[in-house]
Amino acid sequence: MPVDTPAPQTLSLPGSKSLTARALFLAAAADGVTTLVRPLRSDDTEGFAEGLVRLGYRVGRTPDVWQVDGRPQGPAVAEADVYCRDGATTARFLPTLAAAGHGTYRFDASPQMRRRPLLPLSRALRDLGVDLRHEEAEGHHPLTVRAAGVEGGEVTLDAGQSSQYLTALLLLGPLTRRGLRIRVTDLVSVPYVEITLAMMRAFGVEVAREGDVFVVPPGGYRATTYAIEPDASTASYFFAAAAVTPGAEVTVPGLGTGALQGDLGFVDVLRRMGAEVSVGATATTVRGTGELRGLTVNMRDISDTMPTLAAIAPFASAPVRIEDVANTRVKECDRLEACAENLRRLGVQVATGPDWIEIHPGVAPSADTRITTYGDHRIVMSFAVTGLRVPGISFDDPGCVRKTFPGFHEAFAELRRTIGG
Ligand SMILES: O=C(O)C1=C[C@@H](OP(=O)(O)O)[C@@H](O)[C@H](O)C1
Ligand SMILES: C=C(OP(=O)(O)O)C(=O)O
Repeated sequence: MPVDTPAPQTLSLPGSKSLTARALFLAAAADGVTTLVRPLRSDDTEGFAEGLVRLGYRVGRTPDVWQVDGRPQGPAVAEADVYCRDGATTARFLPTLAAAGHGTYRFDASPQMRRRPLLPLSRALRDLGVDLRHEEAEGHHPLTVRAAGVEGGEVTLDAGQSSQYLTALLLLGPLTRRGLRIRVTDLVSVPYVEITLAMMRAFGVEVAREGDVFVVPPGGYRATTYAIEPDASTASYFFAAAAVTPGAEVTVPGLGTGALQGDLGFVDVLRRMGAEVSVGATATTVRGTGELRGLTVNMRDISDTMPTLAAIAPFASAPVRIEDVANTRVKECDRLEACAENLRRLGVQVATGPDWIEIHPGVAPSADTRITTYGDHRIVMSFAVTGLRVPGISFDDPGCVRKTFPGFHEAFAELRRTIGG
């Protein structure tokens, strides 16, 4: 424990990317005007909103409140060219929304997003009668949807690579004429599907479960006013910062026991490692105790926080093994290899397998270490936490945090000033 215990910090963090993307889809599809309170303003969500505008939706944006005029009949234009930037939610949800309308809609994305897959979703949409064509590589952007509405019925989906395929189909269900029965053969990131179901409920739609089948009724969505929670994946960097700093205490209001986001479960990992954690009704607090134990943890449900854990793992007293995270290889970059490569640069002993990473205690950094980010916001934000304990860390592309948190570096520097490091 340092002589001067740092003052407890209460942080106001930006809104959830996942909730903002879903809220924009639901608002666009609903009957009436929806008001979103405290949406995330970042490259992903601005890109989603711009995409809606290209499809002819009216989206009014002030800093804290966005309003969307819903169009249950689909896009207001017969043709559109939409650029989805780096956002997988944008690139997978918007073509699905467009499929329910009438017109010809082309979707492209950044080189990073072009590399990421969506074939299982494309196949499911085609099975439902949607004319969807990939222009270059099968299962990748760019793609064109020639939309003529969706009749609905039963479809089978493998969501073992990304739950976003299932979320897209669930969101589409109420816009089809007969509703959807989605039979799911495999599924990762289950808590994101729970977010989808809870938010559909807030917009007036109840999805039923019959074993592996999700039953989505037709009938459309009802507009509402929806407040977006702070982003729990973003919070993981600040909680991890507290966990690696003896005596530091970080509280994030707006993320409590009723939070929708599974990534808040990252604090349970920190608790198992030795941090003091309290999840209250309306806020979560993590306090660094000076103890950080190693562990083996399955992160299939919360894989966006895998890099956060990997980046603090060398400070644990025993190895940290993270399992069941194969799909982190098809995110903004191959996150298992990016984490391993950057940890090795810091002198850490690391091994990886198809779906796991094992990190040994101890760092042996040279004077300065430049982290290779691969344009991945989470690599930057995670290794910024490592930087609390290892001097001289810099990034080849620090600005890529704009994807989910443009103000990250300022917010993290402020925390660093107050907790030390
Ligand atoms: O639905 C969502 O909002 C998300 C689902 C997760 O993706 P996968 O289902 O591909 O793991 C997560 O990694 C991503 O950041 C956001
Ligand atoms: C994987 C991520 O984003 P997405 O899949 O929404 O692009 C992420 O934010 O870590």
